Amino acid sequence: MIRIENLTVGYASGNNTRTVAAGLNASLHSGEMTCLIGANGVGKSTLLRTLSGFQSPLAGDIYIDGKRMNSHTPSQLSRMISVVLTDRPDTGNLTVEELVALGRSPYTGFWGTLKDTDREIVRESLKQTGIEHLASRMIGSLSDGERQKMMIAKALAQQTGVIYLDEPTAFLDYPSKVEIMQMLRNMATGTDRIIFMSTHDIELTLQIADRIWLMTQEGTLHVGTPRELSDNGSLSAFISRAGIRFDTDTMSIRVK
Ligand SMILES: Nc1ncnc2c1ncn2[C@@H]1O[C@H](COP(=O)(O)OP(=O)(O)OP(=O)(O)O)[C@@H](O)[C@H]1O
Repeated sequence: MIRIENLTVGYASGNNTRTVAAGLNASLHSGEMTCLIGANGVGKSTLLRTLSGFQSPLAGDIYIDGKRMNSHTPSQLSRMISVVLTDRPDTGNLTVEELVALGRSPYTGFWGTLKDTDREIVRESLKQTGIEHLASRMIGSLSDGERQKMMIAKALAQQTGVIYLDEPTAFLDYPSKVEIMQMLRNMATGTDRIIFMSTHDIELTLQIADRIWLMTQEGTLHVGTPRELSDNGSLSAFISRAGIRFDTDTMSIRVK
C-alpha cells in the first residue's frame, strides 16, 4: 500500500517556493486502479512526479508498505515503482523489444546483460500488452497507441508492484483509450498491483476506475469510488458549469 500524509507538493528554487497542493492525505491499494483527475494545472503531474521520486515533497510524507519512501535507496525503489510518462522516448534507434528490455535494467547490472529469464519476462510483457507482433519494429515507427502499449510493456518488464502513469490515454482514439484503461484495470486486479494514472478521460474513469483521486483548484483532494464521489457532490462540483451538467444517477456528463 502507498500512503501520503500531509503531503505538500510544488516547486522550490532558491528563495522561491511555489506550493501547488498542500496537506494531501490518501492511500493507494494493491489490486486497484486509481485514477487521478482534475482540471488543467491543478497539479496532477506535480503529484505524480513527487510520488515517483522525481521531485521532493515540500512537506509531509510518502509511505510504501509502511516505510517512508526516502528510507529506500533509488535502486530499491526501481524494483518497487515503475513510471510511464507520455513523452516520446528520445532513444529512437531501438526496436520495441530492446526498449521493453530496458525495463529489466534494475535487475541486469551495469552492462544490462539479459539472462534467459529476463528475455522470457520481456516476451511475456509484450504478450500481456498484445504487441508481440511489434517486437522487431523500430520504436520511431509506432503509432501513439502502439507506443503507449510499449511503454506499459516496459513497466511490466520492470516487475514492480506499483505502476504510475501520466496521462497514458492522451492522444489515443476512443477504442484505444478503452483498451488501454481496461488493460491497466485487469493488470491491477489480475496481478494485485497498484496502478495509479492521471487522466482527463472522466467518463471512462467513472466506468473503469476502482477509486478516484480528484484534485481541486483549491489544492484539495477528494478520494473515493466513482459512486462515492458522485453521491457526495464532488464530481458535480468539478464538472458542472454553464451548459454542462453531471447526472449523478447515471454518472454521466450531459451537455445542454
Ligand atoms: N517546473 C515548474 N516550476 C514551477 N511551477 C511549475 C513547474 N512545472 C509546473 N508548474 C506549475 O505547477 C502547476 C501544476 O502543474 P501540473 O503540470 O502538475 O498540472 P496538471 O494538473 O498535471 O495539468 P495538466 O492537466 O494541464 O497536465 C501549474 O500551475 C504549473 O504551471
